Amino acid sequence: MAIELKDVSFAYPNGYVANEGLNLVIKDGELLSIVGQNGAGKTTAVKLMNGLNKPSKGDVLVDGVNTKEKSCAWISKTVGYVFQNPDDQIFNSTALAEIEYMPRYMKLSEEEVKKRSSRAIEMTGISHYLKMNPLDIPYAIRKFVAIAAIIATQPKYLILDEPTAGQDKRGNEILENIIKELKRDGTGVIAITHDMDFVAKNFPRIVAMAHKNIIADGTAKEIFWNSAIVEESRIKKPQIAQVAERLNLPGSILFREELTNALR
Ligand SMILES: Nc1ncnc2c1ncn2[C@@H]1O[C@H](COP(=O)(O)OP(=O)(O)OP(=O)(O)O)[C@@H](O)[C@H]1O
Repeated sequence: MAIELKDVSFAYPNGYVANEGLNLVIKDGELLSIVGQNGAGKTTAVKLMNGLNKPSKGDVLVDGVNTKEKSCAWISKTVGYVFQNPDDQIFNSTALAEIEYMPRYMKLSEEEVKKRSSRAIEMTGISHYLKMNPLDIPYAIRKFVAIAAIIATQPKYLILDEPTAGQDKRGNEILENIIKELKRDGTGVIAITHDMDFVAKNFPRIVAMAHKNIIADGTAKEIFWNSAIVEESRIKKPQIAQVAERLNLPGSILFREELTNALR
């Protein structure tokens, strides 16, 4: 089972073409990160995966079902999308109501609603904020409310659009644990992020985008140690890789232990 993009192009209503001829297969249970400069078309591409955007050309298949034939609400049960800006997503008056909303909308039993919500709350570490109006919750934590609301729907694939934006070290640690736990459950995670250290550490597969298209698809070492890809997609190498490059060390180093070993 997989999300498949087959020669997909997308134009916004004003005619602007944001994706051109995308081809990509994401198998279930995969951890994949999408990187690339602002405006490369990353958000447009992930919105094609859950039916928020429908292709202008080509087809998107979710576990074999063409997204053109289904509503976004239907596809979202399989492919959950967490908005880049939580304020585009959150609409309930308390964090708890926001998290319980979708499981209830899915007509799950009250016991199941509570079970799923509790787990999502625990994973995202937001138990102290449940009674608050989301608008009064600090932005970084509000992003976790938005993530919890989608985790509670237990999608097979979860898309996180810039989850690291606005997060500190602690926030990133929580995100890493969420990704690990979802991986254990067999949930696929697709994340757009500009934090390349986070990408190298957490995602075995990276897709680099530039000028509306996918320009590379590979492991962290393959992407970050290929200067042509780094330049074209205008990404920064992870910090350790930058140090290794300055020191002219061999071995496509990305992590601290690799750097320490090489220096020894
Ligand atoms: N609703 C819209 N109407 C017209 N053009 C749009 C619309 N939304 C986005 N675009 C344009 O499409 C292009 C791709 O946008 P997209 O948000 O997919 O890029 P991105 O790679 O996710 O960038 P970022 O990292 O800044 O989020 C941009 O040039 C953007 O201005």
